[in-house]
Amino acid sequence: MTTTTTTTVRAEGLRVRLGRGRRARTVLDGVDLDLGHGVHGLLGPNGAGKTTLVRVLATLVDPDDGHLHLLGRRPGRESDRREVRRRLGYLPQTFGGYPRFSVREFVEYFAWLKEVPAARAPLAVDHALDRVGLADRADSRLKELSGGMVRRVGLAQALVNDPELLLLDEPTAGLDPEQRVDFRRLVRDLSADTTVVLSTHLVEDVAAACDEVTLLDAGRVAWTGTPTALADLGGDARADVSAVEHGYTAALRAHREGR
Ligand SMILES: Nc1ncnc2c1ncn2[C@@H]1O[C@H](COP(=O)(O)OP(=O)(O)OP(=O)(O)O)[C@@H](O)[C@H]1O
Repeated sequence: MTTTTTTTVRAEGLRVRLGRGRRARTVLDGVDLDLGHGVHGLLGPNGAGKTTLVRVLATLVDPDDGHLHLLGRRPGRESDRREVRRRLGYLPQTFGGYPRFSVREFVEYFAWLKEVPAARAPLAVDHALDRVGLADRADSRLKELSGGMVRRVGLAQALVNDPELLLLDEPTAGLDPEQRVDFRRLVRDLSADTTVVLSTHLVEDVAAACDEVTLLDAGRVAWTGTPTALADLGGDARADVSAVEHGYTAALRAHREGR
């Protein structure tokens, strides 16, 4: 049975340590989240913990401490985790190892992994390729595609099961400016009935595509609010790129001074 909740992601006190022995370090240090429909930007400097947090939400990293609910389920429980995986889509920062797959084969493979019923899979694959504008490249091999196209194939696999929770890790990296604009538009369209979590270090992504921002710094939530509120922190009421950039710097500084 599918549980309907307005909150798709609820996390309390998430703590993750990575590495072993003397190299072990706390990468997430008590993260709280409460995310519903819309596009949520995870913004932060290099090493802030964005990728690790997205991997926790994708059920690929188990938190060492804290509580996590995804889609009304607890992914720490094996039975819930399987259901959550069926209902989420994840675009990792990098993926490879499939150069000889055709675009269609790659997306079909993920449809199978996500247990899309076989009878529905061909249509689901066509629909996903259509959404990312790759219907006419379905038979191309991945190794024949440009970097931007490969990212769109990655998005197609993330969409093939019509996810209720869509996790995008640095999705605009490697895209040219026109593709970035198209990509953000697509993300906005998707967010009507999906919770999208978009990790990025580009404030332009946040200003253009996100309803809410969570700013991470050194494994902690430094600030949450709308892009406009972030721009306000920078002393400017417009949510344009430079205003959000100023707000970003101001929020990080305030967080670090308050620590
Ligand atoms: N397996 C690991 N063992 C030890 N430390 C790790 C491991 N994976 C990541 N880290 C460290 O955790 C911190 C957070 O990494 P993470 O990739 O989550 O950050 P990020 O915000 O996505 O960074 P970026 O913007 O550079 O991609 C970094 O300091 C990184 O070096």
